Amino acid sequence: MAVTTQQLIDWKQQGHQITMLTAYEYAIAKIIDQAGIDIILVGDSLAMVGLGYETTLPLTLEEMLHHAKAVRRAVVRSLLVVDLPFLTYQESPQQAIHSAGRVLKETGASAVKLEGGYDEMANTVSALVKVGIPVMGHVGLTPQSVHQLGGYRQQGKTTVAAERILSEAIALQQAGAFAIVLEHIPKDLAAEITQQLTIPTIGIGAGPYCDGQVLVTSDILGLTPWQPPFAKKYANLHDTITNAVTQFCTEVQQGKFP
Ligand SMILES: Nc1nc(=O)c2c([nH]1)NC[C@@H]1CN(c3ccc(C(=O)N[C@@H](CCC(=O)O)C(=O)O)cc3)CN21
Ligand SMILES: CC(C)C(=O)C(=O)O
Ligand SMILES: [Mg+2]
Repeated sequence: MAVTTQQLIDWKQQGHQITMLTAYEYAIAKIIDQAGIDIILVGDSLAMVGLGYETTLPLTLEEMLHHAKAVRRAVVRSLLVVDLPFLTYQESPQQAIHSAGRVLKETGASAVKLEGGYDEMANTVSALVKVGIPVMGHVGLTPQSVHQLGGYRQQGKTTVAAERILSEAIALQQAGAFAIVLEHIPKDLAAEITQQLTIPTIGIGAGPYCDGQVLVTSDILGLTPWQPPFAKKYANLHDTITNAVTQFCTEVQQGKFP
């Protein structure tokens, strides 16, 4: 049966851990969906991981729609969530409705994710929820603000910063978000937020006391030479692919294949 946003809230109450991974195209999305992951995120990390940009900022809505459509064709069971790219939702609630509406209409995804929980963003989330668009929040390290944050550093280290992240998470829940990603914050802060909220928290670099965990798929597969400090490598596709390609070259050059 397909995963729903209501199912996630039930799982939090039952203490059943939620799993989420990213996908940007058909083949990987098919494998992840069939392996039984609960949520597939077409993350704007696509910009860095799939398109070779330095940050997530250059990604356009058109590029995101193109990739999300490919992922949608693969997904049967997982809940499909799509990141709204930088500056496709921050201008106004109207801009957010227009962009998120296009995502749901044109890709068939079930929900969008956006970054930030300050007052204006909570207001935007509530505008989206009012028109029937499910929203996942994202607080802590918000990569679309990398230039303001001064790098991909852990957030919420001081009491003031921690209080602010907690209040953003509460504001997002009150605005009607169905779940919240907590990125790169201390584990005790993530535990506190998880305990205070009735909606599920999904952590990335936020310790074990969340209602679920998310990582970037190419990081767990070891596809890229670099991973963030909190990622875990469950495979080494970089070496697997290098070996396969090298063998192919050698066999062709030596007349052994075909
Ligand atoms: N492949 C990939 N995986 C990710 O998890 C990911 C992306 N890309 N791109 C978008 C953001 C960026 N993320 C990152 C990137 C780097 C660090 C990192 O290296 N942090 C170090 C150094 C921070 C610094 O001082 O600049 C740390 O110790 O916190 C953390 C999260 C997480 N997201
Ligand atoms: C890492 C997750 C949470 C994300 O936002 C992304 O992949 O863009
Ligand atoms: Mg993202």
